Amino acid sequence: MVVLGSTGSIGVNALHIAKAHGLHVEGLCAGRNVALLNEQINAFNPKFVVIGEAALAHQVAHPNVWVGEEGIMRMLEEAKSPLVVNALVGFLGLKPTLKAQSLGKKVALANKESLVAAGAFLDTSAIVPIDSEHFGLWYLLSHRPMKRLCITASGGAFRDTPLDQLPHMRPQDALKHPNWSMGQKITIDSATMVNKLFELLEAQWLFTCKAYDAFIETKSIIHALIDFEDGSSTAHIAGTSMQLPIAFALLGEVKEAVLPSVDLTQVGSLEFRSIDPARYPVWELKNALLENPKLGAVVNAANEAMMTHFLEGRCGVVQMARGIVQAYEAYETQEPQALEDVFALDKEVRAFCKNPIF
Ligand SMILES: NC(=O)C1=CN([C@@H]2O[C@H](COP(=O)(O)OP(=O)(O)OC[C@H]3O[C@@H](n4cnc5c(N)ncnc54)[C@H](OP(=O)(O)O)[C@@H]3O)[C@@H](O)[C@H]2O)C=CC1
Ligand SMILES: CC(=O)[C@@H](O)[C@H](O)COP(=O)(O)O
Ligand SMILES: [Mn+2]
Repeated sequence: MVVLGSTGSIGVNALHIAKAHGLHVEGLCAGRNVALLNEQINAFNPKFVVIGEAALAHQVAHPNVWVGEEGIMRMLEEAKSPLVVNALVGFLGLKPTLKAQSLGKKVALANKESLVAAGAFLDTSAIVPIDSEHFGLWYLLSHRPMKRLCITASGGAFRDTPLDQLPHMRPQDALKHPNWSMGQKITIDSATMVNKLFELLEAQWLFTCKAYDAFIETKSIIHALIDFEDGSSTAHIAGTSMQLPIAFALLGEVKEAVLPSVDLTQVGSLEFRSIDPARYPVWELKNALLENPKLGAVVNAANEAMMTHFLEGRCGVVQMARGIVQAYEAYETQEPQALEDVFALDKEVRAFCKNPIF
C-alpha cells in the first residue's frame, strides 16, 4: 500500500497495523517531519518517498525522493499497490484521492475533506472510510429497515466552557480534546462541531438512509447508532483508538483482537446531550447542508480559511464559526455542478474569508 500523511496521527496508526500484519508499504509521503519519515523509511524500506516541503528533501534518507503535489501524483502513478491510505489533512488531500481513483486504486480515506468538498464527484464504492463513526455505522448496517443513522460527538474542548468565556478561548484551549488524541486541525474541528457536520455529510455520501443526525456522548465510547423502523436501536461501542477502524480498512476483515473490549461496568454512567447551536454556531447549517451536500465545498473552504485566522490570532473561536456561517450564506446558491467548480469555489470562498467582517 501507499500511505499519504504517514507522519500524522492516522498515518502512524496505519503503519502500526501494517507492521503488525506484515503489509507491504510501497510508498510513504510526509509534510515536514523528516525525523519521523526517516524512521519510517528505515522500518518499511519503501520504494517511493514524497516530502511536502522541497527545502527538506535533501534530509530525507532515501535515494529517490519526490516533492509536493507533483511528487504525490508521480508516486501514485508509479506505485503498483492497489490500496492508497489517504491520511493527508485538509483540501490538499482531494487531488490525491481523485488521482488514486482515476488509476483504479481503492482509497482507505481518512481525509474526510475529500468527501466533504467533492463527495458528488467521487466513486464512493471504491472508498473505505477511516473514521470511527463511519466504521461504527458500517459495523451496524443491517438488512432490517433503517430509520435513522446517528453518530456521536464528544462535544470537544469547549463543551463545558461557560458560554460567556467562549470568545476568550485560544488555539491552545481548543487543542485540549476530552477523549481523542488527534492532529491539530481535526481537534479544532471537534471543538467547533465542524467535524460532526463534516461527518454527517460523509455518512450521507457513504450510506443510504432516510435521516442522519448526531448528538453528544461525552465519553466517546458509543461511536454510532442505528434507529430501525421497528423501534429498536443498536449502538457501536469500542475504545477510543483508531487502530480498529484502520485495521478493518486495511485488512477488509479482522478476526483477532485489535483492542480490548470496553468494560461497561468500569465505564459506569454515560451522558448524552443534544448539540446546541448557541455553543456551536455552525450547527445552524446542519439541515441546509444535508439538503445541499455539494455546498460542503463552501463550508470546507471557509473552515480552513477561518481556522488560519484563529491559529494566527486574528479572530476568536466564536468569530471563526460566524465566518463559516457567513460564507455559507454568501455562497448558498453556488452549488458546484462539476469538479472544476469545486476548485473554483474553494478559491472564491477563501478569498471571501480573507478579510471577514464580524
Ligand atoms: N486523527 C484521527 O484520529 C482522525 C483523523 N481523521 C482525518 O484524517 C486526516 C488526517 O488527520 P490527522 O492524522 O489527525 O492529521 P495530522 O495533522 O496528525 O497529520 C497530517 C499528515 O499530513 C501530512 N501533511 C500535511 N501537509 C502536507 C503536505 N503539504 N504535503 C504532504 N504531506 C502533508 C503531515 O505531515 P507532517 O506531519 O510530516 O508535516 C501528516 O503526515 C484528516 O482529514 C482528519 O480529519 C479522521 C478520523 C480520525
Ligand atoms: C476519532 C474520530 O473519528 C474523530 O473524528 C472523533 O470523532 C473526533 O471527536 P469529536 O466527536 O469530538 O468530533
Ligand atoms: Mn470521527
